[in-house]
Amino acid sequence: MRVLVMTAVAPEQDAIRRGLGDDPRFEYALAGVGLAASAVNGALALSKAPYDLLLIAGIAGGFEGRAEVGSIVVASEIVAADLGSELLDGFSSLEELGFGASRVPVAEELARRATAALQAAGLPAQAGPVLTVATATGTAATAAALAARVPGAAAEAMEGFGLATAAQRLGVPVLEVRTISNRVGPRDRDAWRIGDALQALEAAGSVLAEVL
Ligand SMILES: O=C(O)c1cccc(C(=O)CC[C@H]2O[C@@H](n3cnc4c(=O)[nH]cnc43)[C@H](O)[C@@H]2O)c1
Repeated sequence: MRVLVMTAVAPEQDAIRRGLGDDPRFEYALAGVGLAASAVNGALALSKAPYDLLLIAGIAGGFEGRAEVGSIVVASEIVAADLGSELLDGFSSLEELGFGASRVPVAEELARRATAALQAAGLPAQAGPVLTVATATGTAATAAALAARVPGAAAEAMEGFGLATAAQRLGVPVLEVRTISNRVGPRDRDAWRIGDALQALEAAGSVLAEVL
């Protein structure tokens, strides 16, 4: 299986690469931060070779009660959670507005096997929707609104939907694996445990190398 591994930034790439090991099946590219950069860079990178899988990896915020700091989330679906229109009393998604899709499916069976293998290895892993947002959540009110909008929301990050949209357009299956550096909610950058999340990403990579 020829796998393109994309992360937003280089420290995430270094971590997942350490885990996946020196294996020619895995190739790497940077997405940049956010939807626009990741969609463009994803399309460019995926166009260079016939890949069997796009593995989106990186750190993320975890929703309270769903994904604790240091744990691993395997996306069950990738949801552009703030793509739509704010209403006076809520939110309309792209689907509800009639403008297209705000969700990209993942390679379901592979996601199931990856979650099971991570758990079997004793790692704190769970499956759930991974949200893509344009603005990292910074208040309890936004965290609650997103959790209500996407039942079971496990994590939020900023690149999944852009990368997955490029992959879907090019017919490449997608897996998104995130490790949790911080809680989704009131912004407290000093509380982010980036080192722990990068270590978890490395550990996840060493298990994923056996699954992919
Ligand atoms: O400062 C560092 O050493 C460092 C190392 C690795 C990654 C970073 C980042 O800041 C990556 C930004 C990236 O992280 C995702 N992320 C993480 N937490 C959240 C969140 O609560 N809400 C949204 N996104 C989050 C996101 O995908 C960013 O691209 C720094």
